[in-house]
Amino acid sequence: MSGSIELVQTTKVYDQVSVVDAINVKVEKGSYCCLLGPSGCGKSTTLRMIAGHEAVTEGDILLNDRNVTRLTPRQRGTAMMFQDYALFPHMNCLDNVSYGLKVSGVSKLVRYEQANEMLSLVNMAEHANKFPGQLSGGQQQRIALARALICKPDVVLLDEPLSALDPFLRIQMRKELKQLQQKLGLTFIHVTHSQEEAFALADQAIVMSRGKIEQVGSPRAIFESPNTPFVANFIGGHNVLKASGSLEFLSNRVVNPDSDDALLEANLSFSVRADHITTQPRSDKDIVVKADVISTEFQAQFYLLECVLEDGQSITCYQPEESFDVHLISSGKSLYLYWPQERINTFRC
Ligand SMILES: Nc1ncnc2c1ncn2[C@@H]1O[C@H](COP(=O)(O)OP(=O)(O)OP(=O)(O)O)[C@@H](O)[C@H]1O
Repeated sequence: MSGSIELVQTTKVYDQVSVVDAINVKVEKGSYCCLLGPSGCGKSTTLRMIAGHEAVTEGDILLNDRNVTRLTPRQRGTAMMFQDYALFPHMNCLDNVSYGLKVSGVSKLVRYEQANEMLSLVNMAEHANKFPGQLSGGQQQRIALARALICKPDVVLLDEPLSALDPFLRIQMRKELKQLQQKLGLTFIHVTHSQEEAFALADQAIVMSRGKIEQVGSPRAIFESPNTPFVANFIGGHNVLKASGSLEFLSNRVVNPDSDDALLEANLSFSVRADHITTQPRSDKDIVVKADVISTEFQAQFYLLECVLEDGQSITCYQPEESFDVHLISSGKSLYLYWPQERINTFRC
């Protein structure tokens, strides 16, 4: 069975500091949720509180609307997969995977039968008798996952599960994680500091900073319209600019007539995606601003241009590879940058 998780004013205080500060969020059952944020923002502490490995200082944790805040990890219906996999080195794969059933008193025959099923599920059946030291990083991860799944959890909690793998394997394994989650229909909550990983996997991403939630939504919704300057900077691909100096002419402009809060106030920040800025106008209604090129970087399908406005604000944009002309665009040259007014994102918080 799959489970929903709800955090209600959930708080963790260490040494009088709230490292998780009264957060409220609901993760729907059967969804793939990624907890995303920079190092030290409180993601692992949040995950450990959901798992029951860390006591909650204040607030509650609900699993399928049942308050599990004071229950032990085994009473909750969650299973955790650790960053270093935490496999027992002296046990073979079959014993590692069946360990959770052994401590629950399940007979050897039954637990081996179920462990073999789990090993087949993660494509590791032929490695049942091997020890962790004889496995690759990706194989160890599959065993750790099988071990987490064997107790039929409602929610699977994964703490940086891909961080020990090389970049190629990381991409391979993240596909496998997603496929498995979809096949089993379980709720997965996955901690990562990688925006790329979260965006590739998540139905719902939760962006955290300094113990608080900055934004919750689908990766696409977050990328389309980041709520705060922090989110825009952290997810990348966005310019955070001020409607002052070189962009003073934008202040007090209504940037999106369909929205009430879309007046661009003087001196306040806004964001515009790097891929929405061009070096050629697409319409005579485009915003236009003069900039100096600081550097250009070839990134296969496009060039990344780093520029500076006359007032010193930095701005980046992508130039399609086929239209990049090194004689016109190189460091030290001046050019005009354009973007449609409706592409301006005003921050909600
Ligand atoms: N046992 C502890 N005692 C005191 N402070 C702690 C303890 N565990 C974590 N912290 C602090 O709580 C804050 C949040 O830590 P946490 O591990 O949740 O962050 P994180 O976002 O998962 O970071 P990372 O990506 O580096 O693992 C950090 O400032 C950390 O130093």
